[in-house]
Amino acid sequence: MPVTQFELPDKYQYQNGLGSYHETEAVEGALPVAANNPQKAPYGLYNEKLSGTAFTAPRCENQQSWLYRVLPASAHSPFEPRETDSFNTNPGDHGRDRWHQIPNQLRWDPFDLDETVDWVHGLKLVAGAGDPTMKCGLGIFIYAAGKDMDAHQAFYSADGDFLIVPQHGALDVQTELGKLLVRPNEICIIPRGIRYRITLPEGPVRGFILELYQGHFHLPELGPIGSNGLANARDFQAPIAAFDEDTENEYTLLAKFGGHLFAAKQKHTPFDVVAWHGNYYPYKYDLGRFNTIGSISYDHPDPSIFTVLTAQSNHPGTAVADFVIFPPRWLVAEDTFRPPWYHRNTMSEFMGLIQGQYDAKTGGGFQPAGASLHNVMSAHGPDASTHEKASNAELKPMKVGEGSMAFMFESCLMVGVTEWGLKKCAKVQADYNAESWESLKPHFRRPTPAKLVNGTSNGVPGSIGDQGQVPHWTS
Ligand SMILES: O=C(O)Cc1cc(O)ccc1O
Ligand SMILES: [Fe+2]
Repeated sequence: MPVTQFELPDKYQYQNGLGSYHETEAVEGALPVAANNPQKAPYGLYNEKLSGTAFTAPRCENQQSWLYRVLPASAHSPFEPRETDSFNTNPGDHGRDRWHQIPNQLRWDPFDLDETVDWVHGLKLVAGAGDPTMKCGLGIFIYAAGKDMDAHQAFYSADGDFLIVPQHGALDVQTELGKLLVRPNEICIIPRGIRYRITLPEGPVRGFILELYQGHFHLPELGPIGSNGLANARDFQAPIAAFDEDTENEYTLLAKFGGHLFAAKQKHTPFDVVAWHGNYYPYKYDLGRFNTIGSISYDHPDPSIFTVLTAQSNHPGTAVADFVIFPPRWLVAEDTFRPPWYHRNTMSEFMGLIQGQYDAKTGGGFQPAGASLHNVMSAHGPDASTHEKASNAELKPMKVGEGSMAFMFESCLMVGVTEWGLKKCAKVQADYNAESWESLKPHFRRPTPAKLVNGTSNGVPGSIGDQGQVPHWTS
Protein backbone atom coordinates (compact mmCIF):
# COMPACT_ATOMS: atom_id res chain seq x y z
CA MET A 1 0.00 0.00 0.00
CA PRO A 2 1.13 3.59 -0.51
CA VAL A 3 3.29 5.39 2.02
CA THR A 4 0.53 7.07 3.97
CA GLN A 5 1.26 6.56 7.63
CA PHE A 6 4.67 8.20 7.66
CA GLU A 7 5.76 9.94 10.81
CA LEU A 8 7.07 12.78 8.74
CA PRO A 9 4.17 14.06 6.65
CA ASP A 10 4.95 15.42 3.23
CA LYS A 11 4.54 19.18 3.52
CA TYR A 12 5.10 19.93 -0.13
CA GLN A 13 2.72 20.25 -3.05
CA TYR A 14 3.31 18.50 -6.32
CA GLN A 15 2.02 18.29 -9.86
CA ASN A 16 1.13 14.78 -10.93
CA GLY A 17 2.23 13.02 -14.09
CA LEU A 18 5.37 11.53 -15.64
CA GLY A 19 6.33 12.47 -19.18
CA SER A 20 3.81 15.30 -18.97
CA TYR A 21 4.51 18.86 -19.88
CA HIS A 22 4.20 20.75 -16.59
CA GLU A 23 4.14 24.44 -15.81
CA THR A 24 4.27 26.19 -12.47
CA GLU A 25 4.76 29.71 -11.12
CA ALA A 26 5.44 30.71 -7.52
CA VAL A 27 4.34 34.26 -8.32
CA GLU A 28 1.28 34.81 -10.43
CA GLY A 29 2.21 36.10 -13.86
CA ALA A 30 5.88 35.00 -13.69
CA LEU A 31 5.47 32.59 -16.60
CA PRO A 32 5.53 34.45 -19.91
CA VAL A 33 2.49 33.84 -22.08
CA ALA A 34 3.24 32.03 -25.35
CA ALA A 35 6.86 33.19 -25.83
CA ASN A 36 9.60 31.17 -24.15
CA ASN A 37 12.20 33.86 -24.54
CA PRO A 38 10.53 37.28 -24.38
CA GLN A 39 12.62 40.43 -24.72
CA LYS A 40 11.83 41.18 -21.10
CA ALA A 41 10.56 38.31 -18.97
CA PRO A 42 7.87 39.14 -16.37
CA TYR A 43 9.06 40.96 -13.23
CA GLY A 44 12.60 41.41 -14.60
CA LEU A 45 13.42 37.69 -14.47
CA TYR A 46 16.01 36.07 -16.72
CA ASN A 47 14.92 33.47 -19.30
CA GLU A 48 16.98 30.29 -19.21
CA LYS A 49 16.66 26.99 -21.01
CA LEU A 50 17.71 23.63 -19.54
CA SER A 51 18.16 20.93 -22.18
CA GLY A 52 18.02 17.31 -21.09
CA THR A 53 18.31 15.98 -24.65
CA ALA A 54 19.92 17.29 -27.83
CA PHE A 55 17.97 20.18 -29.35
CA THR A 56 17.27 17.96 -32.31
CA ALA A 57 16.18 14.84 -30.43
CA PRO A 58 12.95 13.43 -31.85
CA ARG A 59 9.85 14.96 -30.33
CA CYS A 60 8.96 11.76 -28.48
CA GLU A 61 12.35 11.84 -26.73
CA ASN A 62 12.92 15.56 -26.42
CA GLN A 63 13.24 16.82 -22.83
CA GLN A 64 13.76 20.43 -21.85
CA SER A 65 12.47 23.07 -19.49
CA TRP A 66 12.35 26.86 -19.50
CA LEU A 67 13.31 28.55 -16.24
CA TYR A 68 12.47 32.13 -15.23
CA ARG A 69 14.88 33.16 -12.52
CA VAL A 70 16.42 36.06 -10.60
CA LEU A 71 19.93 35.45 -12.02
CA PRO A 72 21.04 32.94 -14.65
CA ALA A 73 22.84 29.74 -13.67
CA SER A 74 26.01 30.98 -15.38
CA ALA A 75 26.54 33.80 -12.86
CA HIS A 76 29.33 32.15 -10.86
CA SER A 77 33.15 32.12 -10.69
CA PRO A 78 35.21 29.54 -12.62
CA PHE A 79 35.15 26.04 -11.15
CA GLU A 80 38.20 24.78 -9.26
CA PRO A 81 38.95 21.08 -8.69
CA ARG A 82 38.16 19.95 -5.15
CA GLU A 83 39.17 16.88 -3.15
CA THR A 84 41.02 15.40 -6.11
CA ASP A 85 42.56 12.60 -4.04
CA SER A 86 39.44 11.42 -2.32
CA PHE A 87 36.56 12.09 -4.72
CA ASN A 88 36.53 9.85 -7.78
CA THR A 89 33.34 8.28 -9.05
CA ASN A 90 34.77 7.35 -12.44
CA PRO A 91 37.27 4.54 -11.76
CA GLY A 92 37.82 3.98 -15.47
CA ASP A 93 39.49 7.29 -16.15
CA HIS A 94 42.88 7.46 -14.40
CA GLY A 95 44.19 3.96 -14.45
CA ARG A 96 44.06 3.83 -10.67
CA ASP A 97 41.29 2.30 -8.58
CA ARG A 98 40.07 0.50 -11.65
CA TRP A 99 36.97 -1.66 -11.77
CA HIS A 100 37.22 -5.21 -10.51
CA GLN A 101 35.48 -7.32 -13.13
CA ILE A 102 34.82 -10.63 -11.41
CA PRO A 103 32.30 -13.42 -11.99
CA ASN A 104 31.70 -14.10 -8.30
CA GLN A 105 28.27 -13.74 -6.83
CA LEU A 106 28.63 -11.00 -4.25
CA ARG A 107 26.55 -10.11 -1.26
CA TRP A 108 27.07 -7.23 1.14
CA ASP A 109 26.10 -6.97 4.80
CA PRO A 110 24.10 -3.82 5.58
CA PHE A 111 26.12 -0.74 4.73
CA ASP A 112 27.01 1.51 7.66
CA LEU A 113 25.38 4.78 8.50
CA ASP A 114 27.83 7.67 8.57
CA GLU A 115 26.75 10.68 10.56
CA THR A 116 29.94 12.65 9.93
CA VAL A 117 29.30 13.62 6.30
CA ASP A 118 26.75 15.40 4.13
CA TRP A 119 25.06 14.18 0.94
CA VAL A 120 27.91 15.03 -1.41
CA HIS A 121 30.52 13.32 0.73
CA GLY A 122 28.28 10.41 1.58
CA LEU A 123 28.25 9.11 -2.00
CA LYS A 124 30.22 5.87 -2.33
CA LEU A 125 30.53 4.24 -5.72
CA VAL A 126 30.17 0.50 -5.23
CA ALA A 127 29.80 -0.75 -8.79
CA GLY A 128 29.16 0.40 -12.32
CA ALA A 129 29.94 0.17 -16.00
CA GLY A 130 30.93 2.53 -18.77
CA ASP A 131 32.11 6.06 -18.49
CA PRO A 132 30.23 9.30 -17.83
CA THR A 133 32.57 11.20 -20.16
CA MET A 134 31.32 9.00 -23.01
CA LYS A 135 27.76 9.26 -21.75
CA CYS A 136 27.48 5.52 -21.55
CA GLY A 137 26.69 3.14 -18.74
CA LEU A 138 25.75 3.59 -15.12
CA GLY A 139 27.14 4.03 -11.63
CA ILE A 140 25.74 2.32 -8.54
CA PHE A 141 26.23 4.20 -5.28
CA ILE A 142 25.56 3.61 -1.63
CA TYR A 143 24.90 6.82 0.25
CA ALA A 144 25.09 7.41 3.98
CA ALA A 145 24.99 10.87 5.53
CA GLY A 146 24.18 12.50 8.83
CA LYS A 147 24.71 16.18 8.10
CA ASP A 148 22.68 18.70 6.16
CA MET A 149 24.44 20.17 3.16
CA ASP A 150 25.72 23.61 4.05
CA ALA A 151 22.98 26.26 3.94
CA HIS A 152 24.89 28.06 1.19
CA GLN A 153 25.68 25.11 -1.04
CA ALA A 154 24.19 23.43 -4.06
CA PHE A 155 25.29 20.33 -5.94
CA TYR A 156 24.70 18.96 -9.40
CA SER A 157 25.94 16.04 -11.42
CA ALA A 158 26.83 16.65 -15.06
CA ASP A 159 27.41 12.91 -15.34
CA GLY A 160 23.90 11.55 -15.32
CA ASP A 161 20.45 11.24 -13.82
CA PHE A 162 20.31 10.16 -10.16
CA LEU A 163 17.68 7.56 -9.29
CA ILE A 164 17.66 7.71 -5.49
CA VAL A 165 16.28 4.81 -3.43
CA PRO A 166 16.18 5.77 0.25
CA GLN A 167 16.52 2.89 2.71
CA HIS A 168 16.72 4.88 5.94
CA GLY A 169 15.71 8.44 6.79
CA ALA A 170 14.01 11.18 4.83
CA LEU A 171 15.61 13.46 2.26
CA ASP A 172 14.42 17.02 1.97
CA VAL A 173 15.48 17.89 -1.56
CA GLN A 174 15.50 21.56 -2.46
CA THR A 175 15.97 21.74 -6.22
CA GLU A 176 16.04 24.65 -8.61
CA LEU A 177 12.62 23.56 -9.81
CA GLY A 178 11.07 23.15 -6.35
CA LYS A 179 11.09 20.94 -3.28
CA LEU A 180 10.56 17.22 -2.78
CA LEU A 181 10.37 15.18 0.39
CA VAL A 182 11.56 11.63 -0.25
CA ARG A 183 11.18 8.89 2.36
CA PRO A 184 11.98 5.16 2.38
CA ASN A 185 9.63 3.25 0.08
CA GLU A 186 9.63 6.26 -2.21
CA ILE A 187 12.15 7.01 -4.96
CA CYS A 188 13.20 10.20 -6.63
CA ILE A 189 14.90 11.06 -9.90
CA ILE A 190 17.09 14.14 -10.21
CA PRO A 191 18.00 14.62 -13.85
CA ARG A 192 21.49 15.54 -14.99
CA GLY A 193 22.43 19.15 -14.31
CA ILE A 194 19.64 20.11 -11.93
CA ARG A 195 21.08 21.84 -8.88
CA TYR A 196 19.93 20.79 -5.45
CA ARG A 197 20.63 20.78 -1.75
CA ILE A 198 19.76 17.95 0.59
CA THR A 199 18.89 18.30 4.25
CA LEU A 200 17.93 15.55 6.65
CA PRO A 201 14.77 16.38 8.62
CA GLU A 202 14.73 13.05 10.46
CA GLY A 203 18.47 12.62 11.03
CA PRO A 204 20.83 10.13 9.38
CA VAL A 205 20.05 8.72 5.97
CA ARG A 206 21.18 5.74 3.95
CA GLY A 207 20.19 4.30 0.61
CA PHE A 208 21.10 3.42 -2.94
CA ILE A 209 21.56 5.44 -6.13
CA LEU A 210 21.70 4.46 -9.75
CA GLU A 211 23.34 7.17 -11.82
CA LEU A 212 22.38 6.80 -15.44
CA TYR A 213 25.07 8.16 -17.75
CA GLN A 214 23.02 7.79 -20.94
CA GLY A 215 19.42 8.62 -21.81
CA HIS A 216 16.65 8.98 -19.28
CA PHE A 217 14.22 6.76 -17.43
CA HIS A 218 10.80 6.04 -18.90
CA LEU A 219 7.85 3.91 -17.99
CA PRO A 220 8.17 0.45 -19.55
CA GLU A 221 5.91 -0.56 -22.44
CA LEU A 222 2.84 -2.42 -21.22
CA GLY A 223 2.18 -4.64 -24.26
CA PRO A 224 -0.73 -7.02 -23.68
CA ILE A 225 -1.12 -5.75 -20.09
CA GLY A 226 -2.99 -2.83 -21.66
CA SER A 227 -3.12 0.84 -20.97
CA ASN A 228 -2.77 0.82 -17.17
CA GLY A 229 -0.74 -1.12 -14.67
CA LEU A 230 2.68 -1.40 -13.05
CA ALA A 231 3.70 2.18 -12.24
CA ASN A 232 1.02 4.54 -13.52
CA ALA A 233 2.12 7.90 -14.93
CA ARG A 234 -0.23 9.91 -12.72
CA ASP A 235 1.46 8.69 -9.54
CA PHE A 236 4.76 10.38 -10.32
CA GLN A 237 5.06 13.78 -8.69
CA ALA A 238 7.02 16.81 -9.85
CA PRO A 239 7.62 19.85 -7.62
CA ILE A 240 5.92 23.18 -7.93
CA ALA A 241 8.12 26.26 -8.31
CA ALA A 242 9.61 27.57 -5.04
CA PHE A 243 12.31 30.23 -4.81
CA ASP A 244 14.61 32.21 -2.52
CA GLU A 245 15.77 35.73 -3.21
CA ASP A 246 19.10 35.94 -1.41
CA THR A 247 21.58 38.04 -3.40
CA GLU A 248 23.76 38.93 -0.39
CA ASN A 249 25.44 35.73 0.76
CA GLU A 250 28.17 33.75 -0.92
CA TYR A 251 27.16 30.31 -2.19
CA THR A 252 29.30 27.36 -3.23
CA LEU A 253 28.24 25.42 -6.26
CA LEU A 254 29.57 21.86 -6.31
CA ALA A 255 29.69 19.98 -9.59
CA LYS A 256 30.33 16.29 -10.20
CA PHE A 257 31.89 16.33 -13.64
CA GLY A 258 33.49 13.25 -15.20
CA GLY A 259 33.34 11.64 -11.76
CA HIS A 260 35.33 14.41 -10.06
CA LEU A 261 34.32 17.23 -7.79
CA PHE A 262 34.61 20.92 -8.66
CA ALA A 263 33.55 24.05 -6.78
CA ALA A 264 32.59 27.55 -7.88
CA LYS A 265 31.41 30.60 -5.95
CA GLN A 266 28.45 32.87 -6.54
CA LYS A 267 26.95 35.82 -4.73
CA HIS A 268 23.33 34.71 -4.93
CA THR A 269 21.22 31.69 -4.17
CA PRO A 270 21.06 28.96 -6.84
CA PHE A 271 17.42 28.42 -5.84
CA ASP A 272 15.91 31.50 -7.45
CA VAL A 273 13.64 29.99 -10.12
CA VAL A 274 10.29 31.76 -9.80
CA ALA A 275 8.52 29.85 -12.57
CA TRP A 276 9.22 27.05 -15.03
CA HIS A 277 7.61 25.00 -17.73
CA GLY A 278 8.75 21.92 -19.58
CA ASN A 279 9.19 18.17 -19.39
CA TYR A 280 12.69 18.01 -17.85
CA TYR A 281 12.21 18.03 -14.09
CA PRO A 282 12.91 16.07 -10.89
CA TYR A 283 10.17 13.78 -9.67
CA LYS A 284 9.29 11.27 -6.97
CA TYR A 285 7.21 8.12 -6.78
CA ASP A 286 5.74 6.13 -3.91
CA LEU A 287 6.59 2.45 -4.50
CA GLY A 288 3.45 1.51 -2.58
CA ARG A 289 1.40 2.75 -5.53
CA PHE A 290 2.87 0.10 -7.84
CA ASN A 291 0.18 -2.08 -9.39
CA THR A 292 1.74 -5.53 -9.20
CA ILE A 293 0.94 -8.08 -11.88
CA GLY A 294 1.69 -11.79 -11.52
CA SER A 295 0.73 -15.33 -12.43
CA ILE A 296 -2.81 -16.36 -11.55
CA SER A 297 -2.47 -19.83 -13.07
CA TYR A 298 0.94 -21.48 -12.92
CA ASP A 299 4.68 -20.74 -13.31
CA HIS A 300 6.93 -17.91 -12.27
CA PRO A 301 7.01 -15.00 -14.76
CA ASP A 302 10.13 -13.02 -15.56
CA PRO A 303 10.80 -10.20 -13.07
CA SER A 304 10.37 -7.67 -15.88
CA ILE A 305 6.71 -7.58 -14.79
CA PHE A 306 7.94 -5.61 -11.79
CA THR A 307 9.72 -2.88 -13.77
CA VAL A 308 9.00 0.59 -12.41
CA LEU A 309 11.23 2.55 -14.78
CA THR A 310 13.49 1.61 -17.64
CA ALA A 311 16.33 3.27 -19.53
CA GLN A 312 16.74 1.55 -22.86
CA SER A 313 19.98 0.96 -24.74
CA ASN A 314 20.01 1.49 -28.51
CA HIS A 315 18.61 -2.00 -28.82
CA PRO A 316 14.90 -1.84 -27.96
CA GLY A 317 13.90 -4.19 -25.15
CA THR A 318 17.43 -4.25 -23.76
CA ALA A 319 17.97 -1.86 -20.90
CA VAL A 320 21.07 -0.03 -19.79
CA ALA A 321 19.19 0.11 -16.52
CA ASP A 322 15.87 -1.24 -15.35
CA PHE A 323 14.59 -0.32 -11.93
CA VAL A 324 12.60 -3.30 -10.70
CA ILE A 325 10.85 -3.82 -7.36
CA PHE A 326 9.56 -6.85 -5.46
CA PRO A 327 6.64 -5.47 -3.49
CA PRO A 328 4.27 -7.31 -1.17
CA ARG A 329 1.96 -9.42 -3.34
CA TRP A 330 -0.26 -12.47 -3.45
CA LEU A 331 1.13 -15.70 -4.85
CA VAL A 332 -1.52 -18.12 -6.05
CA ALA A 333 0.23 -20.11 -8.79
CA GLU A 334 -0.61 -23.82 -8.81
CA ASP A 335 1.90 -26.65 -9.19
CA THR A 336 4.68 -24.09 -9.19
CA PHE A 337 7.98 -23.56 -7.46
CA ARG A 338 7.06 -20.04 -6.45
CA PRO A 339 10.38 -18.30 -5.61
CA PRO A 340 12.62 -17.15 -8.46
CA TRP A 341 14.05 -20.00 -10.51
CA TYR A 342 17.76 -20.83 -10.56
CA HIS A 343 19.24 -19.01 -13.48
CA ARG A 344 22.02 -17.29 -15.34
CA ASN A 345 21.40 -14.02 -17.10
CA THR A 346 23.15 -12.10 -19.86
CA MET A 347 22.04 -9.02 -17.92
CA SER A 348 23.69 -8.09 -14.60
CA GLU A 349 21.52 -7.89 -11.49
CA PHE A 350 22.34 -5.62 -8.55
CA MET A 351 19.80 -6.03 -5.76
CA GLY A 352 19.16 -4.15 -2.54
CA LEU A 353 16.73 -4.57 0.31
CA ILE A 354 14.89 -1.56 1.68
CA GLN A 355 12.93 -3.40 4.35
CA GLY A 356 11.59 -6.83 5.29
CA GLN A 357 12.66 -10.07 3.65
CA TYR A 358 13.12 -11.03 0.01
CA ASP A 359 11.34 -14.22 -1.01
CA ALA A 360 14.37 -15.80 -2.74
CA LYS A 361 16.61 -15.37 0.29
CA THR A 362 14.95 -16.49 3.50
CA GLY A 363 18.21 -17.81 4.96
CA GLY A 364 18.92 -14.48 6.66
CA GLY A 365 21.96 -13.21 4.75
CA PHE A 366 20.16 -10.64 2.59
CA GLN A 367 19.29 -7.90 5.03
CA PRO A 368 17.77 -4.42 4.85
CA ALA A 369 20.47 -1.97 3.73
CA GLY A 370 22.42 -4.90 2.30
CA ALA A 371 22.88 -5.70 -1.37
CA SER A 372 23.89 -8.41 -3.83
CA LEU A 373 25.38 -8.53 -7.29
CA HIS A 374 24.82 -11.36 -9.75
CA ASN A 375 26.85 -10.31 -12.73
CA VAL A 376 26.60 -11.36 -16.36
CA MET A 377 26.07 -15.17 -16.40
CA SER A 378 26.81 -15.56 -12.68
CA ALA A 379 24.56 -18.38 -11.53
CA HIS A 380 22.14 -17.69 -8.70
CA GLY A 381 18.72 -18.39 -7.29
CA PRO A 382 17.01 -19.21 -4.02
CA ASP A 383 19.19 -20.15 -1.10
CA ALA A 384 19.10 -23.70 0.23
CA SER A 385 16.61 -22.99 3.00
CA THR A 386 14.23 -21.23 0.59
CA HIS A 387 14.44 -24.13 -1.83
CA GLU A 388 13.65 -26.58 0.93
CA LYS A 389 10.64 -24.60 2.15
CA ALA A 390 9.23 -23.71 -1.25
CA SER A 391 9.45 -27.19 -2.71
CA ASN A 392 7.44 -28.59 0.18
CA ALA A 393 5.06 -25.71 0.82
CA GLU A 394 1.32 -26.19 0.61
CA LEU A 395 0.35 -24.17 -2.47
CA LYS A 396 -2.50 -22.18 -1.03
CA PRO A 397 -2.83 -18.47 -1.83
CA MET A 398 -0.16 -16.72 0.15
CA LYS A 399 0.85 -13.11 0.69
CA VAL A 400 4.62 -12.69 0.36
CA GLY A 401 6.72 -9.76 1.34
CA GLU A 402 4.26 -8.16 3.75
CA GLY A 403 6.03 -4.99 4.95
CA SER A 404 8.88 -5.73 2.60
CA MET A 405 10.52 -4.06 -0.39
CA ALA A 406 13.45 -5.39 -2.39
CA PHE A 407 14.64 -3.85 -5.64
CA MET A 408 16.93 -4.62 -8.54
CA PHE A 409 19.05 -2.48 -10.85
CA GLU A 410 19.30 -4.68 -13.93
CA SER A 411 21.67 -3.78 -16.74
CA CYS A 412 22.75 -5.22 -20.07
CA LEU A 413 26.31 -4.17 -19.14
CA MET A 414 28.88 -6.16 -17.22
CA VAL A 415 29.16 -4.38 -13.91
CA GLY A 416 32.54 -3.79 -12.32
CA VAL A 417 33.04 -3.44 -8.59
CA THR A 418 35.12 -0.66 -7.08
CA GLU A 419 37.95 -1.09 -4.61
CA TRP A 420 35.64 0.39 -1.99
CA GLY A 421 32.83 -2.01 -2.89
CA LEU A 422 35.02 -5.09 -2.87
CA LYS A 423 37.39 -4.34 -0.01
CA LYS A 424 37.31 -1.00 1.77
CA CYS A 425 33.67 -1.14 2.83
CA ALA A 426 34.42 -4.50 4.52
CA LYS A 427 30.86 -5.72 3.96
CA VAL A 428 31.35 -8.48 1.39
CA GLN A 429 30.15 -11.79 2.82
CA ALA A 430 32.76 -14.52 2.51
CA ASP A 431 30.22 -17.30 3.00
CA TYR A 432 27.61 -16.23 0.44
CA ASN A 433 28.07 -19.22 -1.87
CA ALA A 434 28.49 -21.71 0.94
CA GLU A 435 25.38 -20.51 2.73
CA SER A 436 23.21 -20.17 -0.32
CA TRP A 437 23.99 -22.86 -2.83
CA GLU A 438 26.93 -25.06 -1.95
CA SER A 439 24.80 -26.70 0.71
CA LEU A 440 22.08 -27.65 -1.81
CA LYS A 441 21.56 -31.42 -1.84
CA PRO A 442 20.80 -33.51 -4.91
CA HIS A 443 17.26 -34.88 -4.84
CA PHE A 444 17.43 -36.77 -8.09
CA ARG A 445 16.03 -40.28 -7.96
CA ARG A 446 16.21 -42.54 -10.99
CA PRO A 447 12.84 -43.98 -11.75
CA THR A 448 12.81 -47.75 -11.36
CA PRO A 449 12.55 -49.39 -13.66
CA ALA A 450 13.91 -46.67 -16.00
CA LYS A 451 13.02 -46.23 -19.65
CA LEU A 452 14.95 -46.19 -22.92
CA VAL A 453 15.05 -42.65 -24.24
CA ASN A 454 15.76 -42.16 -27.97
CA GLY A 455 16.96 -45.71 -28.13
CA THR A 456 19.74 -44.99 -25.62
CA SER A 457 19.69 -46.92 -22.42
CA ASN A 458 20.31 -44.93 -19.32
CA GLY A 459 21.34 -48.15 -17.70
CA VAL A 460 18.14 -49.09 -15.94
CA PRO A 461 15.20 -50.57 -17.82
CA GLY A 462 11.72 -49.23 -17.17
CA SER A 463 9.53 -46.24 -17.88
CA ILE A 464 9.81 -42.62 -16.91
CA GLY A 465 6.89 -40.66 -15.53
CA ASP A 466 5.67 -43.25 -13.08
CA GLN A 467 6.71 -41.04 -10.24
CA GLY A 468 6.29 -37.71 -11.95
CA GLN A 469 3.44 -35.41 -11.09
CA VAL A 470 0.52 -35.50 -13.50
CA PRO A 471 0.17 -31.89 -14.61
CA HIS A 472 -3.17 -30.56 -13.42
CA TRP A 473 -4.17 -29.37 -16.90
CA THR A 474 -4.03 -32.84 -18.49
CA SER A 475 -5.93 -34.71 -15.83
O1 LIG B 1 17.68 -13.03 -8.97
C1 LIG B 1 16.71 -12.51 -8.41
O2 LIG B 1 16.40 -12.79 -7.25
C2 LIG B 1 15.82 -11.58 -9.20
C3 LIG B 1 14.85 -12.35 -9.96
C4 LIG B 1 13.57 -12.55 -9.50
C5 LIG B 1 12.67 -13.33 -10.19
O3 LIG B 1 11.43 -13.48 -9.72
C6 LIG B 1 13.07 -13.96 -11.34
C7 LIG B 1 14.34 -13.76 -11.84
C8 LIG B 1 15.22 -12.95 -11.13
O4 LIG B 1 16.46 -12.69 -11.61
FE1 LIG C 1 18.21 -13.12 -10.88
